[in-house]
Amino acid sequence: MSCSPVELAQKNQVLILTWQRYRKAPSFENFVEFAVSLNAFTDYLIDKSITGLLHASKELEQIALSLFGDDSQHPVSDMSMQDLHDRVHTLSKLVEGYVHAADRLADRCTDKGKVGSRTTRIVYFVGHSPQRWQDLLGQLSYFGVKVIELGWGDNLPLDASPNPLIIMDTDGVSVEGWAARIKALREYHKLAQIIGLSIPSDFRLLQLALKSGADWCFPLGASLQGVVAQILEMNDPTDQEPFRVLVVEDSLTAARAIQRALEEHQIVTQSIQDPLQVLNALRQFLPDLILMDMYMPNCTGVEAARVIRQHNEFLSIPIVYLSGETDVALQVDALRLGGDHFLTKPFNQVFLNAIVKSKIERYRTLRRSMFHDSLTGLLNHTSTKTSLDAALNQAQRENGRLAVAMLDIDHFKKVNDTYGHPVGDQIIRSLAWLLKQRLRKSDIIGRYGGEEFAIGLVGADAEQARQVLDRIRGDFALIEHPYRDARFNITFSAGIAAFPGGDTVADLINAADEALYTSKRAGRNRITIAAAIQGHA
Ligand SMILES: Nc1nc2c(ncn2[C@@H]2O[C@H](COP(=O)(O)OP(=O)(O)OP(=O)(O)O)[C@@H](O)[C@H]2O)c(=O)[nH]1
Repeated sequence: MSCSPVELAQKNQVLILTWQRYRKAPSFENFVEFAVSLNAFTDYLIDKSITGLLHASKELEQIALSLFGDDSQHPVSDMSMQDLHDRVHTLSKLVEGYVHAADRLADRCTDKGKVGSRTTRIVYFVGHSPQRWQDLLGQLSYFGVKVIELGWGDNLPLDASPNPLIIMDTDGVSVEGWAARIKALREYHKLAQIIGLSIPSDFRLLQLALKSGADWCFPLGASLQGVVAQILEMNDPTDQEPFRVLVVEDSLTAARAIQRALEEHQIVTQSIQDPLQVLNALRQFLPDLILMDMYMPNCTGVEAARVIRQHNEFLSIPIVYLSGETDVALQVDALRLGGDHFLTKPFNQVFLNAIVKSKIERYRTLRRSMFHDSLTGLLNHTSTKTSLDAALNQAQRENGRLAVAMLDIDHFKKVNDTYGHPVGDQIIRSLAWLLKQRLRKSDIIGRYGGEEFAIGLVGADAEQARQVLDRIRGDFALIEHPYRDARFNITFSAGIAAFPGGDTVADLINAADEALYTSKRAGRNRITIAAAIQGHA
């Protein structure tokens, strides 16, 4: 999460201003402006995973959208006006609370910038029997999460973070009891993230838990690792690159209006008037989606879409047509010929944004699955190599440094043979989490093969990399992996090579691999710097 309280406050200010404008002059146009800024604000909270604020913002958004209507429905009734006003006020108070926590949040963020730095997050556990969850609490501690146990009715300490993560075990409590407790926690800690444990897997009860204010629920008997994964994910939402949209539209005025609408939602745009330029623009701008006018002088939108789909690299990029056309048969035809959606002009800005974002999210998920490993979410073999190539090129251009490490879990065959493949998979995931938690965002972490990982530490020399990885090695060896009633420990070995020293990624990987095998031969659970690199240094 890139924490920017200043940015959050600015966005909230825009929302308040558009609301005040509507209150002064309650026209339909001013309501559209307010709804658009509210929608942009909600999207921002989703992007940054600011769950607590999101509840209030989404609720307000739902009410505003239900009052959208048209010219004839504005101004809204006095009662709706007052309700909206109160909600905008409540939301801005919550944002203030969040912004006041700026220092603590900023500390968390800057920490990530240091080589091998770690973050610590406090989690509150509310429940009758924390001893039942000792494995969960123990596992979390290995990943930089400190757990504070509270009794069922206890309040959070006064110095608790304004956006605490609360895990609540509902086992042994009546439905009314846990629903009321979730409600009370949500009421007092509007910015909290709340996870409910032992919630029966029943539609009505899940609905009740979510409605009462839980963000996530796990049923009785949920796998420990699933819960750990969810908590770690809520702790570290990944930063997203801004969405990019190419607008193909012959009318400059129409293109500008679309670009303005999208840019309000932090979407980066570029427009071209001539569809014959579309292939060049796709290669240079690398958009996530194309908004295509249906009727242009030299070529129709459908013809342009067909040309685009002739190219393998653009086969899956979403294309959304924009047109005044209301002929359903023609729209169906256009979609069949390579489009993903059809928006008719004049379009509702909130709807345009929602369509564009949902299409891009699906497209990005698809691309992520092409470049990432499904077990760990880390880069896969091919994209690890591509990323290392790019990092090495940059280090060579800028006289920088790059350390490459190969890691391999020790005696992994024995783990599989003794505890079974699923437990083996879980060990691979644990190491992936630990690496993600300890290394910087700019570092490259890939699953190179079965139980082998390749890492690129950008800006680090071999010795710095050794120190960082040695701390991770020591901590990984301490993790107690639960198996039935017992626990066991696992280690890994690593080898490191660095630039300057090796001049191609293949050289660096080979040298790091040789050093890894030196570690293995020397008894495992250790890290070796490649001899050639030592010589070079
Ligand atoms: N559970 C699980 N096992 C895997 C996966 N990929 C590879 N393996 C197993 O990892 C084991 C690797 O074993 P080896 O290469 O012989 O080495 P090792 O037992 O780790 O011993 P050393 O590396 O010498 O310490 C094999 O049994 C593979 O089947 C995976 O995705 N999940």
